[in-house]
Amino acid sequence: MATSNGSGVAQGEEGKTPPPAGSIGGYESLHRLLEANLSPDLFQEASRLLLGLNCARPLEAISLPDATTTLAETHSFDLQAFRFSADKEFLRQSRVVRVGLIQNSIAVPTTCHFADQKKAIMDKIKPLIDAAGASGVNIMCLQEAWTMPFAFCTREKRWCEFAEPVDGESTQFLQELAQKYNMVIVSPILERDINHGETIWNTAVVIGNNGNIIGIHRKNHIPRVGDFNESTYYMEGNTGHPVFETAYGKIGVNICYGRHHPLNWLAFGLNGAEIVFNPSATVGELSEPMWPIEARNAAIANSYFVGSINRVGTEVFPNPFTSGDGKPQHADFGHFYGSSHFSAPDASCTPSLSRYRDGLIISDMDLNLCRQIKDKWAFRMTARYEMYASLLSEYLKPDFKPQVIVDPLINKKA
Ligand SMILES: NC(=O)NCCC(=O)O
Repeated sequence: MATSNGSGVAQGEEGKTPPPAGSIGGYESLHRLLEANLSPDLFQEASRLLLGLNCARPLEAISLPDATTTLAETHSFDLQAFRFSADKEFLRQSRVVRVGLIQNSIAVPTTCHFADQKKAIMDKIKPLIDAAGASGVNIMCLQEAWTMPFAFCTREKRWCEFAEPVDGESTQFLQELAQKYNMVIVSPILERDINHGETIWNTAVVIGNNGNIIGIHRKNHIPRVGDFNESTYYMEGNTGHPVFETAYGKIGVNICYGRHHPLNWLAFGLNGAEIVFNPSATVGELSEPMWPIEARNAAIANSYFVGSINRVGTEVFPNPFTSGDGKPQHADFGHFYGSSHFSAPDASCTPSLSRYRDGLIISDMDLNLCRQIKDKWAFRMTARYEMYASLLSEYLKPDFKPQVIVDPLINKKA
């Protein structure tokens, strides 16, 4: 990997320093654990099975400018970069875009003044955005509710103070950077909708490469699982499944828990998305086995690229809370396991960023791959949407009866 500053070497072996919290026995990620412990041949085979092949080859790592690698070293964030290729076409030029995902922990304790918390996060991610800018990233996405700790576990309403209007402080901060780097930036925030009674939403603001606000998308599916008490704060979104046609491609944003809903992914695909971002905040115990599967499956099923982002670290809150599961009260959400990565329509995917450090993952992707895969697998043509449309419209009726055919001999003894 040409651009990784993670050594891949386990720390804390032989009773020395303990491994970093959130690491896998000292390793940044499963990929790096395998790389360090398998022979090169076996590692290649394991990678082929885990990451797939792109145009019949292992995914290529790419190198980034010195300005970017220096920022990663100075600010100690994980940095990885890859290239998804597509076949050459006779009648269309390649459509290569460079896309970046940023994952980060909060910057100061949750007991600090709210203004200081927000400012510290902005200061912390600025070098990561600068690193993306220095690498010529065209489209960049941040993590869910990036301006704040993920305080929705607490059910305390005071965290609503972090909500901002769409054109608020964080958007203005990013508009400048979008313009400076000629970059589209997707900014998932807690939104305060001033024109509608100051209601709160979980919203992604899409900022164009000229620094303009192209539009917003509000999270469609609100979790009711574990400590994810988000329904205490905001309602299901009312913006549908917009696809934003940007200077670099058509993008959609499926915010966090929406990734468990295949129809949510489908809807962005039906509206023509070529890249769908999944900015998230999720913890190991709850969802880690699902994480590498759901986004990758969505990329395959919908013939588009997916960029998955998850925050990192353990956020401890001032007052303990309970989860309604009989377990003792606690003051943290658990470990947000990072592991941001890209998935491609041809079933290939990148390795993941660190499980515990801030990080920037960059990938070049030839968007021609989306149509090439549609032509190859014909999922759109074979989808039988009319069959499902009719089932769904029946299902929504109060007198719906599931189509179950009962074995008339079900109770007959053998
Ligand atoms: N932020 C959020 O929706 N998290 C829910 C948990 C999950 O989907 O893994």
